Amino acid sequence: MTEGEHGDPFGDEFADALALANGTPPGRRPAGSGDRTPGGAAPGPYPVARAGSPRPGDDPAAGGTDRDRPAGPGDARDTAPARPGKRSTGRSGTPWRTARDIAEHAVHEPPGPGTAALADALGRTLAAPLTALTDLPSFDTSAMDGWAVSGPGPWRLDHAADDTGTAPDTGILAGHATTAALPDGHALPIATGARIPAGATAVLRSEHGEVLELPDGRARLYAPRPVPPGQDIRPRGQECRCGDHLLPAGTLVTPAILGLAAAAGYDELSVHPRPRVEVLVLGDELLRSGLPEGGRIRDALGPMLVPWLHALGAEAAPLRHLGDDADALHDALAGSTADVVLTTGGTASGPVDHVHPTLRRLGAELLVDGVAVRPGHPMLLARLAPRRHLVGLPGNPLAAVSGLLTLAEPLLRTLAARHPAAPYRVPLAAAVYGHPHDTRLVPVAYRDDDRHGLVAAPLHFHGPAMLRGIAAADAMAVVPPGGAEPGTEVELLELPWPAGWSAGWPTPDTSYDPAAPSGGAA
Ligand SMILES: Nc1nc2c(c(=O)[nH]1)N[C@H]1C(S)=C(S)[C@@H](COP(=O)(O)OP(=O)(O)OC[C@H]3O[C@@H](n4cnc5c(N)ncnc54)[C@H](O)[C@@H]3O)O[C@H]1N2
Ligand code: MOO
Repeated sequence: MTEGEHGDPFGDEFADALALANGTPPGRRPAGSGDRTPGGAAPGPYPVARAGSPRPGDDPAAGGTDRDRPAGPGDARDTAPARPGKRSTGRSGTPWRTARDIAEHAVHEPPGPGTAALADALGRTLAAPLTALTDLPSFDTSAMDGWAVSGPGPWRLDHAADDTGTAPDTGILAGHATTAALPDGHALPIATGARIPAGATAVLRSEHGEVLELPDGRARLYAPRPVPPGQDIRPRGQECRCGDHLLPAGTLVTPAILGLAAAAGYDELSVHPRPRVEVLVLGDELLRSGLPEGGRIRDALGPMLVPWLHALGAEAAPLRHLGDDADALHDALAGSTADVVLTTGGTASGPVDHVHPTLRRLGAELLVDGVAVRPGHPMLLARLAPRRHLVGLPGNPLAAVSGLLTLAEPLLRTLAARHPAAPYRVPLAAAVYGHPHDTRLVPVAYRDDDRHGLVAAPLHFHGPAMLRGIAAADAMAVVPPGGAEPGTEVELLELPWPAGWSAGWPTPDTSYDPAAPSGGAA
């Protein structure tokens, strides 16, 4: 990929638009902001804090105001543990990695395992090793359509006398079995998957043999080349023997594993239960359908969170919209039996931000109260009761995604007994500016680059209130304090859908041409 294909994902047009939105004349960016293009990451401290001009792609709430200025000397932001009871002000917070660690270890072990029918085991974790209940294949099997032959050719061609007597002319079919042994010098038609008769030494493929009718009415089968013994026979137990260890406990059940388990004789599996999650969407301003109007906006989190939770292996109760009603929130939390309650919004200190007061009212234990991550720093994790937790996601939609990945994912992973994804790092296709102290999570799309191979292209529209970037993303890049230059390998947080989701799509910042016949760039 060339630089020109994507341009600067944090390009000046965004700076201009957002500078205007923030009341700053466009084009008057602070010193150092001009070298954000590939080859020159913005050096030094967080430019917004320096000059009051937000970075393009963010909105002004992204951290450009006084509340987000870097803390002064002596601030314990990077080392301070969670301080239960202390409200997040935007100036401190549990370090991002520590917060993930706390969430991962908030419960010591997953709930006890149970059994689930195969269809219900998908996405759950094996609680016991998968051990073959049969040999695979369970009998010597023909790998091809053709003839079962005994000894060297030519062969006298027989009709099959199968155990059902239903298909003598078609030979031995899959699912049938022969009763008679095949004598030396004889052959029988056989289908792929059929059981090899006793006495057969090989299978001759249909396209490799020639049948000649003899004057006496009998038929002979000829092969142009000798047929080695065992050819095109899958021997019993080739894949596994009964009792063989196929997969360890702790394996995530995928569609392929359901197939293997069925082949190996399972009707049900020993798996860990899915964590049960309840999602409470807070905010009087939220509409559940139609267009935004009268200062009210659509709920973007409800439709997103439930399927996302499913992808994380959780079971979600029907979504509840509670408005900004403190008593309704209290009653919902007091009455919930879910392993995890996710709230959206209400985590900050506005007049109707009821999450903290309600947690105090319930006597909940705050394990994480604010995280040093952008966006999403007001996120929180609380223990409502032993083994029942609440993750408070900030209301801004990308901040909520950040909270989901930072706190909910590790907690649900432990509850579901899933293993963490293998950490992987990919070079950045372009510079990403950094916060001076906090980690940033930035949506990226995978691209193929001539020099680096797979690269992560940072996406526009990564402001805390925006979902356009994450909707086009393959992953979230973990950008360390201070930012990262092009080519820097950054850790990526996987999204729970296939990597390469966007592969082959037009580059997200490719301009959309509504006049094109397809309705846009193909
Ligand atoms: N004085 C301070 N104010 C704020 C701070 C702060 O540190 N001090 N932090 C800011 C940050 S950062 C964020 S993020 C938000 C978090 O606010 P809340 O969690 O209390 O969320 P709300 O105020 O309810 O909503 C924020 C924003 O998001 C919109 N929203 C809420 N829910 C949804 C939804 N389901 N779908 C779409 N949009 C939603 C809501 O309308 C607001 O615009 O606080 C800052 N303030
Ligand atoms: O602005 Mo907040 O950072 O969206 O979490």
